[in-house]
Amino acid sequence: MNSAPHKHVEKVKHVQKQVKSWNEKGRQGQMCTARPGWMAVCLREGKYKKTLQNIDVNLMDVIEVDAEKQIVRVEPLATMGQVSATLIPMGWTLPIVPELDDLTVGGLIMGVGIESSSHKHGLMQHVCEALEVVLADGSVVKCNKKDNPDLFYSLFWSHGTLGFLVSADIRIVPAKKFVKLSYKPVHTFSEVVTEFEQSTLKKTGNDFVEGLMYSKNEAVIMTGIMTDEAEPDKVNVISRHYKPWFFKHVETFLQRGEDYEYIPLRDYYHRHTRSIFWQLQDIVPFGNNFVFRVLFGWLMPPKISLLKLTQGETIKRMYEKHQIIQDFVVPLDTLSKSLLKFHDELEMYPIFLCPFKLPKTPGFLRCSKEDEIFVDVGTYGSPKAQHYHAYDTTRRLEKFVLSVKGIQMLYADSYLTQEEFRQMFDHSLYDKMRAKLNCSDAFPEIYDKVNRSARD
Ligand SMILES: NC(=O)C1=CN([C@@H]2O[C@H](COP(=O)(O)OP(=O)(O)OC[C@H]3O[C@@H](n4cnc5c(N)ncnc54)[C@H](OP(=O)(O)O)[C@@H]3O)[C@@H](O)[C@H]2O)C=CC1
Ligand SMILES: CC(C)=CCC[C@@H](C)[C@H]1CC[C@@]2(C)C3=C(CC[C@]12C)[C@@]1(C)CC[C@H](O)C(C)(C)[C@@H]1CC3
Repeated sequence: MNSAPHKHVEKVKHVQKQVKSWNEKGRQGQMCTARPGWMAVCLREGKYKKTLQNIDVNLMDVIEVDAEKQIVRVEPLATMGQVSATLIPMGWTLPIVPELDDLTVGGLIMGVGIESSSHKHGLMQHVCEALEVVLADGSVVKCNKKDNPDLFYSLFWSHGTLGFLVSADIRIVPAKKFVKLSYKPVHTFSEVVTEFEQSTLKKTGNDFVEGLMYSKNEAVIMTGIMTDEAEPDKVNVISRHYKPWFFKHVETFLQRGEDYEYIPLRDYYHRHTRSIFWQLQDIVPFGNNFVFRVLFGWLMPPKISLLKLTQGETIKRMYEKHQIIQDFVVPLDTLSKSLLKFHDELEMYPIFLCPFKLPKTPGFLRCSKEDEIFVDVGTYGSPKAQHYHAYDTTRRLEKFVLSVKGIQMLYADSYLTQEEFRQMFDHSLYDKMRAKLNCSDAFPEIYDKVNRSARD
Protein backbone atom coordinates (compact mmCIF):
# COMPACT_ATOMS: atom_id res chain seq x y z
CA MET A 1 0.00 0.00 0.00
CA ASN A 2 3.00 2.29 0.49
CA SER A 3 4.22 1.75 -3.05
CA ALA A 4 5.02 5.03 -4.83
CA PRO A 5 7.71 4.56 -7.43
CA HIS A 6 7.39 8.12 -8.73
CA LYS A 7 7.88 9.69 -5.34
CA HIS A 8 11.42 8.50 -4.75
CA VAL A 9 12.81 12.02 -4.30
CA GLU A 10 10.17 12.92 -1.72
CA LYS A 11 10.71 9.69 0.15
CA VAL A 12 14.46 10.37 0.30
CA LYS A 13 13.70 13.87 1.63
CA HIS A 14 11.63 12.29 4.37
CA VAL A 15 14.66 10.21 5.46
CA GLN A 16 16.89 13.29 5.30
CA LYS A 17 14.40 15.29 7.35
CA GLN A 18 14.51 12.74 10.16
CA VAL A 19 18.33 12.61 10.18
CA LYS A 20 18.58 16.41 10.08
CA SER A 21 16.17 16.74 12.96
CA TRP A 22 18.30 14.23 14.93
CA ASN A 23 21.30 16.50 14.23
CA GLU A 24 19.39 19.60 15.30
CA LYS A 25 18.35 17.95 18.56
CA GLY A 26 22.03 17.54 19.44
CA ARG A 27 22.78 14.07 18.00
CA GLN A 28 21.27 12.27 20.98
CA GLY A 29 21.60 8.46 20.83
CA GLN A 30 22.56 6.49 17.74
CA MET A 31 20.32 5.60 14.77
CA CYS A 32 19.15 2.45 12.97
CA THR A 33 16.37 1.74 10.48
CA ALA A 34 12.83 1.54 11.85
CA ARG A 35 12.14 -1.81 10.20
CA PRO A 36 11.05 -4.04 13.09
CA GLY A 37 13.36 -6.95 13.92
CA TRP A 38 10.64 -9.56 13.34
CA MET A 39 10.41 -8.54 9.68
CA ALA A 40 14.06 -9.27 8.94
CA VAL A 41 15.12 -12.60 7.45
CA CYS A 42 17.33 -13.76 10.28
CA LEU A 43 16.72 -15.80 13.37
CA ARG A 44 16.99 -12.99 15.88
CA GLU A 45 15.87 -9.46 16.44
CA GLY A 46 18.39 -6.71 17.20
CA LYS A 47 18.01 -5.48 20.79
CA TYR A 48 19.22 -2.11 19.53
CA LYS A 49 15.95 -1.54 17.66
CA LYS A 50 14.33 -0.77 21.03
CA THR A 51 17.01 1.59 22.28
CA LEU A 52 18.28 3.47 19.22
CA GLN A 53 16.56 6.24 17.32
CA ASN A 54 14.46 4.50 14.63
CA ILE A 55 14.64 6.15 11.21
CA ASP A 56 11.80 5.38 8.86
CA VAL A 57 13.33 4.24 5.53
CA ASN A 58 10.09 3.19 3.91
CA LEU A 59 11.19 2.83 0.29
CA MET A 60 10.01 -0.34 -1.39
CA ASP A 61 9.79 0.14 -5.13
CA VAL A 62 11.51 -0.87 -8.31
CA ILE A 63 12.08 2.66 -9.63
CA GLU A 64 13.16 2.07 -13.20
CA VAL A 65 14.58 -0.49 -15.57
CA ASP A 66 17.10 0.96 -17.99
CA ALA A 67 17.46 -1.62 -20.76
CA GLU A 68 20.06 0.41 -22.58
CA LYS A 69 22.48 0.72 -19.67
CA GLN A 70 21.35 -2.68 -18.37
CA ILE A 71 20.64 -1.34 -14.92
CA VAL A 72 17.69 -1.57 -12.57
CA ARG A 73 17.22 1.14 -9.97
CA VAL A 74 15.64 -0.22 -6.81
CA GLU A 75 14.75 0.97 -3.36
CA PRO A 76 16.04 -0.91 -0.30
CA LEU A 77 12.81 -2.56 0.82
CA ALA A 78 12.04 -4.10 -2.57
CA THR A 79 12.13 -7.86 -2.05
CA MET A 80 13.71 -10.53 -4.23
CA GLY A 81 10.26 -11.97 -4.99
CA GLN A 82 9.09 -8.56 -6.15
CA VAL A 83 12.24 -7.80 -8.17
CA SER A 84 12.22 -11.15 -9.99
CA ALA A 85 8.46 -10.84 -10.69
CA THR A 86 9.05 -7.38 -12.19
CA LEU A 87 12.17 -8.09 -14.22
CA ILE A 88 11.62 -11.57 -15.66
CA PRO A 89 8.46 -10.71 -17.66
CA MET A 90 10.44 -7.79 -19.15
CA GLY A 91 13.14 -10.21 -20.28
CA TRP A 92 15.70 -9.22 -17.63
CA THR A 93 17.00 -10.59 -14.36
CA LEU A 94 19.51 -9.74 -11.66
CA PRO A 95 22.71 -11.74 -12.08
CA ILE A 96 22.15 -12.93 -8.49
CA VAL A 97 18.70 -13.58 -7.04
CA PRO A 98 19.04 -14.91 -3.46
CA GLU A 99 16.47 -17.64 -3.01
CA LEU A 100 14.02 -16.53 -0.32
CA ASP A 101 11.22 -14.29 -1.63
CA ASP A 102 11.33 -11.96 1.38
CA LEU A 103 14.99 -10.98 1.25
CA THR A 104 15.33 -7.26 0.63
CA VAL A 105 17.72 -5.34 -1.58
CA GLY A 106 18.85 -3.21 1.40
CA GLY A 107 19.51 -6.22 3.62
CA LEU A 108 21.40 -8.04 0.89
CA ILE A 109 23.60 -5.04 0.09
CA MET A 110 24.25 -3.76 3.61
CA GLY A 111 24.52 -7.40 4.77
CA VAL A 112 25.39 -10.04 2.19
CA GLY A 113 23.65 -11.78 -0.69
CA ILE A 114 24.76 -14.99 -2.34
CA GLU A 115 23.22 -17.37 -4.87
CA SER A 116 24.11 -20.35 -7.02
CA SER A 117 25.21 -17.94 -9.78
CA SER A 118 27.78 -16.33 -7.46
CA HIS A 119 30.66 -18.47 -8.77
CA LYS A 120 30.23 -16.44 -11.94
CA HIS A 121 29.10 -13.01 -10.74
CA GLY A 122 30.33 -12.74 -7.12
CA LEU A 123 28.15 -11.57 -4.25
CA MET A 124 25.27 -9.08 -4.39
CA GLN A 125 27.82 -6.32 -3.74
CA HIS A 126 29.70 -7.21 -6.91
CA VAL A 127 26.70 -6.61 -9.16
CA CYS A 128 25.92 -3.17 -7.72
CA GLU A 129 26.88 -0.29 -9.97
CA ALA A 130 25.95 2.66 -7.75
CA LEU A 131 24.46 3.38 -4.34
CA GLU A 132 22.53 6.35 -2.99
CA VAL A 133 22.82 6.95 0.75
CA VAL A 134 21.72 9.42 3.38
CA LEU A 135 24.71 10.13 5.63
CA ALA A 136 24.86 11.01 9.32
CA ASP A 137 24.75 14.76 8.57
CA GLY A 138 21.52 14.37 6.61
CA SER A 139 23.09 14.87 3.18
CA VAL A 140 22.29 12.52 0.33
CA VAL A 141 25.21 11.16 -1.72
CA LYS A 142 25.54 8.94 -4.74
CA CYS A 143 28.64 6.84 -5.08
CA ASN A 144 30.07 4.27 -7.45
CA LYS A 145 33.40 2.68 -8.34
CA LYS A 146 34.70 5.99 -9.75
CA ASP A 147 32.89 8.72 -7.78
CA ASN A 148 33.57 8.42 -4.09
CA PRO A 149 34.87 4.83 -4.32
CA ASP A 150 35.88 4.70 -0.64
CA LEU A 151 32.30 5.24 0.41
CA PHE A 152 31.00 2.85 -2.24
CA TYR A 153 33.24 -0.06 -1.21
CA SER A 154 32.85 0.50 2.51
CA LEU A 155 29.04 0.36 2.43
CA PHE A 156 28.83 -3.36 1.65
CA TRP A 157 28.57 -5.43 4.85
CA SER A 158 28.27 -2.21 6.87
CA HIS A 159 24.82 -3.17 8.23
CA GLY A 160 23.55 0.41 8.22
CA THR A 161 26.48 1.77 10.27
CA LEU A 162 27.71 4.33 7.73
CA GLY A 163 24.41 5.69 6.48
CA PHE A 164 20.97 4.77 5.19
CA LEU A 165 20.71 3.22 1.77
CA VAL A 166 17.90 4.82 -0.25
CA SER A 167 18.47 3.30 -3.67
CA ALA A 168 20.82 1.01 -5.57
CA ASP A 169 21.62 0.66 -9.25
CA ILE A 170 22.08 -3.03 -9.91
CA ARG A 171 23.29 -4.66 -13.10
CA ILE A 172 20.76 -6.74 -15.02
CA VAL A 173 21.34 -9.50 -17.53
CA PRO A 174 18.99 -10.98 -20.15
CA ALA A 175 16.67 -13.59 -18.68
CA LYS A 176 15.86 -16.81 -20.45
CA LYS A 177 12.78 -18.92 -19.92
CA PHE A 178 14.29 -22.00 -18.28
CA VAL A 179 17.20 -23.31 -16.33
CA LYS A 180 18.41 -26.63 -17.66
CA LEU A 181 19.38 -28.20 -14.37
CA SER A 182 21.58 -31.29 -14.32
CA TYR A 183 21.58 -33.43 -11.21
CA LYS A 184 24.73 -35.40 -10.58
CA PRO A 185 24.49 -37.79 -7.63
CA VAL A 186 27.74 -38.82 -5.96
CA HIS A 187 28.27 -41.57 -3.41
CA THR A 188 31.71 -41.12 -1.87
CA PHE A 189 33.18 -38.26 0.13
CA SER A 190 36.05 -37.64 -2.27
CA GLU A 191 33.63 -37.52 -5.20
CA VAL A 192 31.49 -34.96 -3.37
CA VAL A 193 34.49 -32.64 -3.15
CA THR A 194 35.96 -33.27 -6.59
CA GLU A 195 32.66 -33.10 -8.46
CA PHE A 196 31.76 -29.86 -6.70
CA GLU A 197 35.19 -28.37 -7.39
CA GLN A 198 35.09 -29.34 -11.04
CA SER A 199 31.61 -27.95 -11.60
CA THR A 200 32.79 -24.67 -10.11
CA LEU A 201 36.24 -24.37 -11.62
CA LYS A 202 36.06 -26.05 -14.97
CA LYS A 203 35.29 -23.73 -17.82
CA THR A 204 31.96 -25.43 -18.15
CA GLY A 205 29.94 -22.33 -18.83
CA ASN A 206 27.62 -23.25 -15.96
CA ASP A 207 25.36 -20.38 -14.95
CA PHE A 208 24.43 -22.03 -11.65
CA VAL A 209 26.24 -24.42 -9.29
CA GLU A 210 24.85 -25.77 -6.04
CA GLY A 211 25.45 -28.89 -3.96
CA LEU A 212 23.15 -30.54 -1.44
CA MET A 213 24.84 -33.09 0.81
CA TYR A 214 22.52 -35.72 2.26
CA SER A 215 25.17 -37.54 4.30
CA LYS A 216 28.95 -37.46 4.60
CA ASN A 217 29.31 -39.56 1.45
CA GLU A 218 26.22 -38.68 -0.54
CA ALA A 219 25.38 -35.52 -2.37
CA VAL A 220 23.69 -34.22 -5.47
CA ILE A 221 25.69 -31.59 -7.32
CA MET A 222 23.48 -29.41 -9.49
CA THR A 223 24.70 -27.38 -12.42
CA GLY A 224 22.44 -25.21 -14.52
CA ILE A 225 22.43 -23.15 -17.64
CA MET A 226 19.83 -20.62 -18.70
CA THR A 227 18.08 -21.49 -21.92
CA ASP A 228 15.04 -20.54 -23.98
CA GLU A 229 14.52 -24.00 -25.46
CA ALA A 230 13.19 -26.96 -23.50
CA GLU A 231 12.14 -30.51 -24.23
CA PRO A 232 8.45 -30.37 -23.23
CA ASP A 233 8.45 -33.72 -21.42
CA LYS A 234 11.42 -32.63 -19.31
CA VAL A 235 9.88 -29.41 -17.98
CA ASN A 236 9.25 -29.37 -14.22
CA VAL A 237 7.31 -26.45 -12.74
CA ILE A 238 8.62 -27.00 -9.22
CA SER A 239 6.74 -24.11 -7.60
CA ARG A 240 3.28 -25.70 -8.05
CA HIS A 241 1.82 -26.23 -4.60
CA TYR A 242 1.40 -29.98 -4.98
CA LYS A 243 4.98 -30.57 -6.09
CA PRO A 244 7.42 -32.12 -3.61
CA TRP A 245 9.72 -29.84 -1.65
CA PHE A 246 12.79 -29.06 -3.71
CA PHE A 247 15.40 -30.63 -1.42
CA LYS A 248 13.30 -33.84 -1.25
CA HIS A 249 12.97 -33.87 -5.01
CA VAL A 250 16.73 -33.47 -5.42
CA GLU A 251 17.33 -36.32 -2.97
CA THR A 252 15.47 -38.75 -5.26
CA PHE A 253 18.32 -38.43 -7.79
CA LEU A 254 20.56 -40.36 -5.39
CA GLN A 255 18.50 -43.41 -6.41
CA ARG A 256 17.39 -42.36 -9.88
CA GLY A 257 20.90 -41.55 -11.05
CA GLU A 258 22.15 -38.70 -13.16
CA ASP A 259 19.48 -36.74 -15.03
CA TYR A 260 18.41 -33.25 -16.03
CA GLU A 261 15.25 -31.20 -16.33
CA TYR A 262 14.08 -27.77 -17.35
CA ILE A 263 12.83 -25.53 -14.57
CA PRO A 264 11.16 -22.18 -15.33
CA LEU A 265 13.62 -19.43 -14.36
CA ARG A 266 11.62 -17.83 -11.55
CA ASP A 267 10.75 -21.24 -10.09
CA TYR A 268 14.44 -22.04 -10.06
CA TYR A 269 15.43 -18.80 -8.32
CA HIS A 270 12.93 -19.31 -5.50
CA ARG A 271 13.37 -23.10 -5.28
CA HIS A 272 14.13 -23.07 -1.55
CA THR A 273 11.35 -20.64 -0.62
CA ARG A 274 8.51 -23.17 -0.39
CA SER A 275 10.22 -25.37 2.20
CA ILE A 276 12.36 -22.55 3.74
CA PHE A 277 15.37 -24.65 2.71
CA TRP A 278 14.58 -27.70 4.93
CA GLN A 279 13.37 -25.82 7.98
CA LEU A 280 9.70 -26.39 7.22
CA GLN A 281 10.04 -30.11 7.96
CA ASP A 282 10.62 -29.19 11.62
CA ILE A 283 7.66 -26.80 11.68
CA VAL A 284 5.15 -28.82 9.59
CA PRO A 285 6.56 -32.39 9.63
CA PHE A 286 3.80 -33.75 7.37
CA GLY A 287 4.11 -30.80 4.96
CA ASN A 288 5.67 -32.88 2.20
CA ASN A 289 2.99 -35.58 2.36
CA PHE A 290 1.26 -35.82 -1.02
CA VAL A 291 -2.31 -35.47 0.35
CA PHE A 292 -1.32 -32.50 2.46
CA ARG A 293 0.40 -30.86 -0.49
CA VAL A 294 -2.61 -31.31 -2.76
CA LEU A 295 -5.11 -30.01 -0.21
CA PHE A 296 -3.12 -27.40 1.71
CA GLY A 297 0.17 -26.95 -0.15
CA TRP A 298 -1.03 -23.58 -1.45
CA LEU A 299 -1.03 -22.30 2.15
CA MET A 300 2.70 -22.94 2.47
CA PRO A 301 5.15 -21.64 3.38
CA PRO A 302 4.13 -19.65 6.43
CA LYS A 303 5.53 -16.15 6.19
CA ILE A 304 8.90 -16.06 7.99
CA SER A 305 8.06 -12.70 9.55
CA LEU A 306 4.75 -14.08 10.86
CA LEU A 307 6.57 -17.04 12.43
CA LYS A 308 9.06 -14.69 14.03
CA LEU A 309 6.37 -12.34 15.27
CA THR A 310 4.26 -15.08 16.86
CA GLN A 311 6.90 -17.37 18.33
CA GLY A 312 7.29 -17.29 22.10
CA GLU A 313 10.37 -17.32 24.32
CA THR A 314 10.26 -21.13 24.70
CA ILE A 315 10.47 -21.78 20.96
CA LYS A 316 13.26 -19.22 20.68
CA ARG A 317 15.25 -20.95 23.42
CA MET A 318 14.57 -24.35 21.87
CA TYR A 319 15.98 -23.17 18.54
CA GLU A 320 19.02 -21.76 20.27
CA LYS A 321 19.70 -25.02 22.12
CA HIS A 322 18.81 -27.67 19.56
CA GLN A 323 19.32 -26.11 16.16
CA ILE A 324 22.31 -24.69 14.41
CA ILE A 325 21.64 -22.12 11.71
CA GLN A 326 24.94 -20.97 10.26
CA ASP A 327 26.59 -20.21 6.96
CA PHE A 328 30.34 -20.50 7.10
CA VAL A 329 32.35 -19.48 4.08
CA VAL A 330 35.64 -21.31 3.43
CA PRO A 331 38.20 -21.13 0.60
CA LEU A 332 37.50 -23.82 -1.99
CA ASP A 333 40.87 -25.50 -1.44
CA THR A 334 39.93 -26.15 2.21
CA LEU A 335 36.51 -27.60 1.39
CA SER A 336 37.40 -31.21 2.08
CA LYS A 337 38.99 -30.43 5.45
CA SER A 338 36.08 -28.14 6.34
CA LEU A 339 33.36 -30.68 5.50
CA LEU A 340 35.12 -33.27 7.69
CA LYS A 341 35.26 -30.78 10.54
CA PHE A 342 31.55 -29.94 10.12
CA HIS A 343 30.74 -33.64 10.07
CA ASP A 344 32.69 -34.29 13.29
CA GLU A 345 31.13 -31.37 15.08
CA LEU A 346 27.56 -31.60 13.82
CA GLU A 347 26.71 -34.77 11.86
CA MET A 348 23.86 -32.88 10.33
CA TYR A 349 22.38 -33.05 6.85
CA PRO A 350 21.31 -31.73 4.38
CA ILE A 351 24.17 -29.30 3.97
CA PHE A 352 23.94 -26.48 1.43
CA LEU A 353 27.03 -25.83 -0.71
CA CYS A 354 27.24 -22.71 -2.80
CA PRO A 355 30.45 -21.45 -4.44
CA PHE A 356 31.24 -17.81 -5.02
CA LYS A 357 33.95 -15.78 -6.67
CA LEU A 358 35.55 -12.96 -4.72
CA PRO A 359 36.96 -10.26 -6.99
CA LYS A 360 39.84 -8.34 -5.43
CA THR A 361 38.14 -5.09 -4.50
CA PRO A 362 38.67 -2.85 -1.47
CA GLY A 363 36.39 -3.39 1.49
CA PHE A 364 35.38 -5.67 4.32
CA LEU A 365 36.38 -9.02 2.84
CA ARG A 366 39.98 -10.14 2.82
CA CYS A 367 41.14 -11.98 -0.26
CA SER A 368 44.60 -13.10 -1.14
CA LYS A 369 44.29 -13.41 -4.89
CA GLU A 370 42.14 -12.14 -7.77
CA ASP A 371 38.83 -13.98 -8.15
CA GLU A 372 39.51 -16.41 -5.31
CA ILE A 373 36.77 -19.04 -5.05
CA PHE A 374 35.06 -19.57 -1.71
CA VAL A 375 32.28 -21.96 -0.72
CA ASP A 376 29.35 -21.11 1.48
CA VAL A 377 28.60 -24.14 3.67
CA GLY A 378 25.07 -23.77 5.05
CA THR A 379 24.07 -25.88 8.06
CA TYR A 380 20.44 -25.49 9.06
CA GLY A 381 18.83 -27.98 11.45
CA SER A 382 19.31 -30.21 14.49
CA PRO A 383 22.80 -31.69 14.83
CA LYS A 384 22.91 -35.42 15.57
CA ALA A 385 26.42 -35.35 17.08
CA GLN A 386 26.24 -36.45 20.73
CA HIS A 387 28.68 -33.81 21.90
CA TYR A 388 26.83 -30.93 20.20
CA HIS A 389 26.51 -27.90 22.42
CA ALA A 390 25.18 -24.70 20.85
CA TYR A 391 27.78 -22.31 22.25
CA ASP A 392 30.84 -24.58 22.51
CA THR A 393 30.40 -26.17 19.08
CA THR A 394 29.74 -22.85 17.35
CA ARG A 395 32.84 -21.40 19.03
CA ARG A 396 34.96 -24.30 17.82
CA LEU A 397 33.59 -23.89 14.29
CA GLU A 398 34.18 -20.15 14.35
CA LYS A 399 37.80 -20.70 15.38
CA PHE A 400 38.24 -23.34 12.70
CA VAL A 401 36.82 -21.03 10.02
CA LEU A 402 39.09 -18.24 11.18
CA SER A 403 42.08 -20.59 10.93
CA VAL A 404 41.33 -21.42 7.27
CA LYS A 405 40.81 -17.71 6.48
CA GLY A 406 37.11 -18.13 6.02
CA ILE A 407 34.22 -15.97 7.20
CA GLN A 408 30.92 -16.24 9.02
CA MET A 409 27.70 -14.87 7.53
CA LEU A 410 26.53 -12.20 9.88
CA TYR A 411 22.79 -12.93 9.85
CA ALA A 412 23.63 -15.99 11.96
CA ASP A 413 24.43 -16.25 15.68
CA SER A 414 27.99 -15.02 16.03
CA TYR A 415 29.94 -15.52 19.24
CA LEU A 416 33.18 -14.08 17.84
CA THR A 417 35.04 -11.74 20.16
CA GLN A 418 35.70 -8.24 18.90
CA GLU A 419 39.37 -9.14 18.23
CA GLU A 420 38.41 -12.26 16.24
CA PHE A 421 35.83 -10.24 14.34
CA ARG A 422 38.47 -7.72 13.33
CA GLN A 423 40.78 -10.55 12.35
CA MET A 424 38.08 -12.13 10.17
CA PHE A 425 37.01 -8.90 8.48
CA ASP A 426 39.21 -6.08 7.20
CA HIS A 427 38.18 -2.94 9.04
CA SER A 428 40.78 -0.54 7.58
CA LEU A 429 38.54 1.17 5.00
CA TYR A 430 35.53 0.93 7.30
CA ASP A 431 37.32 2.67 10.21
CA LYS A 432 38.59 5.39 7.89
CA MET A 433 35.08 6.09 6.59
CA ARG A 434 33.53 6.00 10.07
CA ALA A 435 35.95 8.71 11.15
CA LYS A 436 35.55 10.75 7.97
CA LEU A 437 31.74 10.68 8.09
CA ASN A 438 31.47 11.31 11.84
CA CYS A 439 29.71 8.06 12.46
CA SER A 440 30.79 7.26 16.01
CA ASP A 441 27.90 9.06 17.69
CA ALA A 442 25.50 8.41 14.79
CA PHE A 443 25.62 4.61 14.33
CA PRO A 444 26.89 1.65 16.34
CA GLU A 445 29.81 -0.40 14.98
CA ILE A 446 28.95 -3.46 12.89
CA TYR A 447 30.14 -5.76 15.69
CA ASP A 448 27.73 -4.13 18.13
CA LYS A 449 24.82 -4.89 15.81
CA VAL A 450 25.62 -8.46 14.80
CA ASN A 451 27.23 -10.23 17.75
CA ARG A 452 25.03 -12.68 19.64
CA SER A 453 24.61 -10.53 22.74
CA ALA A 454 23.29 -7.63 20.64
CA ARG A 455 20.40 -9.81 19.50
CA ASP A 456 17.34 -11.30 21.17
N1 LIG B 1 21.02 -16.33 -0.06
C1 LIG B 1 21.34 -15.34 0.77
O1 LIG B 1 22.19 -14.57 0.44
C2 LIG B 1 20.67 -15.20 2.06
C3 LIG B 1 21.03 -14.15 2.90
N2 LIG B 1 20.44 -14.00 4.13
C4 LIG B 1 20.80 -12.92 5.07
O2 LIG B 1 19.64 -12.12 5.25
C5 LIG B 1 19.99 -10.75 5.38
C6 LIG B 1 18.98 -9.94 4.58
O3 LIG B 1 17.76 -10.03 5.21
P1 LIG B 1 16.75 -8.82 5.16
O4 LIG B 1 15.58 -9.18 5.98
O5 LIG B 1 16.57 -8.44 3.75
O6 LIG B 1 17.59 -7.60 5.82
P2 LIG B 1 17.74 -7.14 7.33
O7 LIG B 1 16.57 -6.32 7.72
O8 LIG B 1 18.13 -8.29 8.17
O9 LIG B 1 18.99 -6.15 7.20
C7 LIG B 1 20.34 -6.56 7.29
C8 LIG B 1 21.20 -5.38 7.73
O10 LIG B 1 21.20 -4.38 6.72
C9 LIG B 1 20.83 -3.14 7.28
N3 LIG B 1 19.98 -2.39 6.35
C10 LIG B 1 18.90 -2.86 5.69
N4 LIG B 1 18.36 -1.88 4.92
C11 LIG B 1 19.12 -0.78 5.12
C12 LIG B 1 19.07 0.55 4.62
N5 LIG B 1 18.15 0.93 3.73
N6 LIG B 1 19.99 1.42 5.05
C13 LIG B 1 20.91 1.05 5.93
N7 LIG B 1 21.02 -0.18 6.44
C14 LIG B 1 20.14 -1.10 6.04
C15 LIG B 1 20.08 -3.46 8.54
O11 LIG B 1 20.23 -2.40 9.47
P3 LIG B 1 19.19 -2.15 10.69
O12 LIG B 1 19.52 -3.18 11.69
O13 LIG B 1 19.48 -0.76 11.10
O14 LIG B 1 17.80 -2.34 10.13
C16 LIG B 1 20.72 -4.74 9.01
O15 LIG B 1 21.82 -4.50 9.84
C17 LIG B 1 21.37 -10.57 4.81
O16 LIG B 1 22.18 -9.92 5.74
C18 LIG B 1 21.87 -11.99 4.56
O17 LIG B 1 23.03 -12.26 5.29
C19 LIG B 1 19.46 -14.88 4.54
C20 LIG B 1 19.06 -15.90 3.74
C21 LIG B 1 19.64 -16.15 2.45
C1 LIG C 1 23.30 -17.54 2.79
C2 LIG C 1 22.11 -18.41 2.87
C3 LIG C 1 21.81 -19.28 1.72
C4 LIG C 1 21.37 -18.36 3.95
C5 LIG C 1 20.16 -19.13 4.19
C6 LIG C 1 19.70 -18.87 5.58
C7 LIG C 1 18.33 -19.45 5.88
C8 LIG C 1 18.37 -20.94 5.85
C9 LIG C 1 17.93 -18.90 7.26
C10 LIG C 1 17.76 -17.36 7.20
C11 LIG C 1 16.58 -16.99 8.13
C12 LIG C 1 16.34 -18.23 8.93
C13 LIG C 1 17.37 -18.23 10.02
C14 LIG C 1 15.03 -18.41 9.63
C15 LIG C 1 14.55 -19.69 9.94
C16 LIG C 1 15.20 -20.88 9.34
C17 LIG C 1 16.55 -20.66 8.65
C18 LIG C 1 16.59 -19.36 7.88
C19 LIG C 1 15.51 -19.39 6.81
C20 LIG C 1 13.26 -19.90 10.75
C21 LIG C 1 12.15 -20.03 9.73
C22 LIG C 1 13.31 -21.21 11.56
C23 LIG C 1 12.12 -21.32 12.51
C24 LIG C 1 12.09 -20.17 13.50
O1 LIG C 1 11.05 -20.31 14.45
C25 LIG C 1 12.01 -18.83 12.79
C26 LIG C 1 10.62 -18.61 12.25
C27 LIG C 1 12.23 -17.73 13.82
C28 LIG C 1 13.13 -18.73 11.72
C29 LIG C 1 13.08 -17.45 10.89
C30 LIG C 1 14.36 -17.20 10.16
